[in-house]
Amino acid sequence: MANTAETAAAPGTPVVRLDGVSREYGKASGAFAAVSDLSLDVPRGSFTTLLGPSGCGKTTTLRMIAGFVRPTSGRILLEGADATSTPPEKRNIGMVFQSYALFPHMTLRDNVAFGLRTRRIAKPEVLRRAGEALELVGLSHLADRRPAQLSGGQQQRVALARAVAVRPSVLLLDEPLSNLDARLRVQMRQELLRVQRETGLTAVLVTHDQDEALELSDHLVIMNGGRLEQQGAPREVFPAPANRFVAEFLGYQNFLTVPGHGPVTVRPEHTRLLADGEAAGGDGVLLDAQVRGVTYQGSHCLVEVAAASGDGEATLHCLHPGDDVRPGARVRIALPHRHLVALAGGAGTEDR
Ligand SMILES: Nc1ncnc2c1ncn2[C@@H]1O[C@H](COP(=O)(O)OP(=O)(O)OP(=O)(O)O)[C@@H](O)[C@H]1O
Repeated sequence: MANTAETAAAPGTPVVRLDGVSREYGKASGAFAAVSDLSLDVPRGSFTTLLGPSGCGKTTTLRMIAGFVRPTSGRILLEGADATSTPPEKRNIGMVFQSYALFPHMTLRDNVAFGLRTRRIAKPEVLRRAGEALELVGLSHLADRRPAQLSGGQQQRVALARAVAVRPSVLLLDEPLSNLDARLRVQMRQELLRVQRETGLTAVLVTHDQDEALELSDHLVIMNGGRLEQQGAPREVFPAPANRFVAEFLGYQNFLTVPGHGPVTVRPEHTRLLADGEAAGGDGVLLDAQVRGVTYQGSHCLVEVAAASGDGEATLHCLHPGDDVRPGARVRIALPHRHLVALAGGAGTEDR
């Protein structure tokens, strides 16, 4: 199935641009911002993910792109044109929701064809495109069934086929995998990625699952409290979280202050636990520590220590290749300079 969105926008124009977008709820005196001054570009052909904890404004952002929610301020550009006031049905957008939102009385074919019929496309073309979309998700053989006769994963594939069939400028995915059980969710990630790659569609996914976001996205947007915290390719963002909030959200656990570096984080695999008298070797920071706990994990142990850092005692988690340390032992922890990730602000969200 070839792409897709019939557009006249110049190459390089982001498919979606949010320009200082805010959405407030409530009366002026007690107004609350679900999204605050958010600016971002969704590159053409990208898989962009809005990642953040519950309530951070991801869904509100997606609904503003779709046109279901109007921004209180700022502009939304679609294909380079101001679409802030354009109604949803005029935006050429495909949506997949957490609840599959299929019509129970219609066959799969009719479900997929529905969006095409409302676009005044000729009947043979509607049937051709619906068939093509069902084939893309591997469900052609079930085209005459009704949604109740399908598993959750299959229903979500139909919802995906329906969204793709209209050849949208942008495919919006609102936690599409969160109703599926853990194993299926992981399988469906690859399915989603394959469909996006094969169609060449631009996709925007909302999720609170960092593994899903890292696996799927080529552009990651991390949000917190209605604001953008950091964005970039997963390979840029993961090794260099900008602040403590992003680091914690991506699973970093070691936070400490190191003289000369300020607030930093370091991954457990980048720490080295030195036995009494063992030379550190190489450059780095050395901290005195006491072992609190040891978790055996087969090829290595995860060792929790209380370390003396620049701002008092810090709890650090260290990956240790041996099984030769016990709780209570006095050790030293070596932290190579090149693996210390400097964090802006230090305290993350509490600073706001
Ligand atoms: N229609 C509304 N009226 C009032 N407050 C709202 C409305 N819609 C969203 N909010 C609030 O705005 C904030 C952001 O909500 P949003 O649904 O965008 O977050 P989210 O990151 O998608 O969270 P979740 O992952 O739980 O869906 C929340 O505090 C929510 O309660």
